Amino acid sequence: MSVSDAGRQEVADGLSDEEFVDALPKVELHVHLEGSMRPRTLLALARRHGVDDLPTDIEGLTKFYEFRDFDHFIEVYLAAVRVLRDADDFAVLARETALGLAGQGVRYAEITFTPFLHIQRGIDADELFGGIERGRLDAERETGIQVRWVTDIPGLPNMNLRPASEGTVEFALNRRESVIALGLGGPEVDVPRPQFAEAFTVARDAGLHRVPHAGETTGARTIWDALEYLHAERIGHGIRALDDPALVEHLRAHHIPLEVCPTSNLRTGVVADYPDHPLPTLIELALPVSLNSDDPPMFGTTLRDEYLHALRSLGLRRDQVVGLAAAAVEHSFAPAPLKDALRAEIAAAADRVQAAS
Ligand SMILES: O=c1[nH]cnc2c1ncn2[C@@H]1O[C@H](CO)[C@@H](O)[C@H]1O
Repeated sequence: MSVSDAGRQEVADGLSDEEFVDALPKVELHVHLEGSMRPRTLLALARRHGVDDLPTDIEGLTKFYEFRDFDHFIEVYLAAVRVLRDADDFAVLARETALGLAGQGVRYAEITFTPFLHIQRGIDADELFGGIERGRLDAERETGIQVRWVTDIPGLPNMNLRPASEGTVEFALNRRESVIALGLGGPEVDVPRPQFAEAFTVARDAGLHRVPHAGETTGARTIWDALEYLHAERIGHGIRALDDPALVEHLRAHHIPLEVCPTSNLRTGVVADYPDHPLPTLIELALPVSLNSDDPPMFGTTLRDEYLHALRSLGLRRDQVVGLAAAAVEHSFAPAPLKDALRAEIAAAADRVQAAS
């Protein structure tokens, strides 16, 4: 369907796209905690902690978040996380992130954070985790949103990756009360995946889920590696799967979901524009996909905006968008009773939306 068809559908339904999206209960599976920092919070923390090499107003920050390419994005990301110093900072970050999601109708979120980046800067692991747990539980009390954590290994080419891997796994294994999965982030170029095999095998054997990034900036080979060496159960991004029909078939047959983040791909320059984004093709090929926001304030987006873009910029039909919301529930690692409740809630919302047409 073209964008103008989507516009006509809006009139026929009697529900605007915004009303439709807002009525949909949502699950977020691919969002970074540090990359969710509100611009105002970043500015305040930079001031409080005397980090004086970052922009000092919203306008400057907006410019700072214009990325030349993926590597530039990572550079900016690493500069921004330095404003996080103590337990209170992490508590504020976690609470604001979860409340922001809850305000968009998100009931359950698996949020990724990168403990090793902070531990390496001298922040105590318990202080960091105590902070984000406080934020998580405050947000849950205030809104009912359920959050679980994914800890990702920062796969940076200039980092000693053995301590980064071991430190991340150890952090996760000691905090199973709310950490449910191991991830792997950062650049794919020049960071071969097999070197992380041991960390992911330890995670698997201990019962942690595995959700590495792969196929965001490099091709199908990296996704195959994530499956073969990292025991991936879901793939972060994975949009380059389309390079290889055998991989498409494998992902479909083994039901390996992709966590797709369209605006992120545009803003890091791995996809040129919305009409070039592969999400509609992935859906047509019946691959399991969900819709996610990645680093929303850095990319000038929100999960709500991603759902609106799915309709307006990617030309998906409303039933397909309901399908994306339902898929995120299925692909999540939420406990079975919560999954059942979310399935029922999405089905009821889909009925209401239909009744309004
Ligand atoms: O879209 C993304 N792809 C890869 N890594 C990302 C993305 N967004 C945030 N990070 C973060 O970049 C850091 C450096 O390795 C990691 O902390 C990772 O979580």
